[in-house]
Amino acid sequence: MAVRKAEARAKGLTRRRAIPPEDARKAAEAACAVVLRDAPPPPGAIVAGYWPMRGELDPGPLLAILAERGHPVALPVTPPADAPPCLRFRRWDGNPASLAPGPFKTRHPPEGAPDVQPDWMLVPLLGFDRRGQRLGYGGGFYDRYLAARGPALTALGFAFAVQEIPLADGGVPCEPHDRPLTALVTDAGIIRPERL
Ligand SMILES: Nc1nc2c(c(=O)[nH]1)N(C=O)[C@@H](CNc1ccc(C(=O)N[C@@H](CCC(=O)O)C(=O)O)cc1)CN2
Ligand SMILES: Nc1ncnc2c1ncn2[C@@H]1O[C@H](COP(=O)(O)OP(=O)(O)OP(=O)(O)O)[C@@H](O)[C@H]1O
Repeated sequence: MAVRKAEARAKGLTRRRAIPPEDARKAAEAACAVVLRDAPPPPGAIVAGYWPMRGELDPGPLLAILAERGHPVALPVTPPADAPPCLRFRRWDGNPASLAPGPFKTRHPPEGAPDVQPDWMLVPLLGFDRRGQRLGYGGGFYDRYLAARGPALTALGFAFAVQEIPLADGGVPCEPHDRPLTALVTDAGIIRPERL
């Protein structure tokens, strides 16, 4: 299983890195439009995104629009290696310059920004399938967070369409702790999981 996951991660990363910057920018705009049309957060919901790294689909344009609509916006705070592996979320003012460096080259809102519990979030990933399963970098941070919050949290995978792992190829290699996402949004549209 560890080998299958590592192979699928490497493939996801390679595919993502092959996307030219201009195409990546267009994909982010397309995915943003899909969310606003097909799966916008309910009015007033606290929304969370992520600060993109390693070629991830950029949720920035979407977060800016949601902030304009009055949604409080949050970003994840990755725990240091010597702390429990629990992801937390802090309110973000939308200013990239306000972010502080975190573990694994992440960036997060600074200490002192309020801790919030998002109702709705965009989840980064390396690979996904039509069952709503996702593959992350292997920290298990989102798995734990989604398990702790249960179905009250709307968790939308946010990724390039080329990151899909077809079910015909076996889909995402998954284990009992992997939690399916509510839905997946890509530059090609929304995918509502088929529960197989
Ligand atoms: N943009 C973004 N923010 C995020 C996540 C994410 O996937 N994307 N996370 C999602 O959980 C959390 C951070 N978790 C991460 C875990 C590992 C690596 C990473 O780059 N790992 C390297 C190994 C680094 C090492 O061992 O020193 C790797 O995969 O090669 C990055 C983020 C919270 N913030
Ligand atoms: N709910 C959970 N409770 C305890 N441990 C968990 C839970 N979910 C995942 N883990 C542990 O986290 C580790 C990484 O899991 P996995 O390979 O599925 O990560 P991932 O989904 O790729 O990463 P991430 O969620 O950070 O993006 C595994 O060792 C797994 O046992």
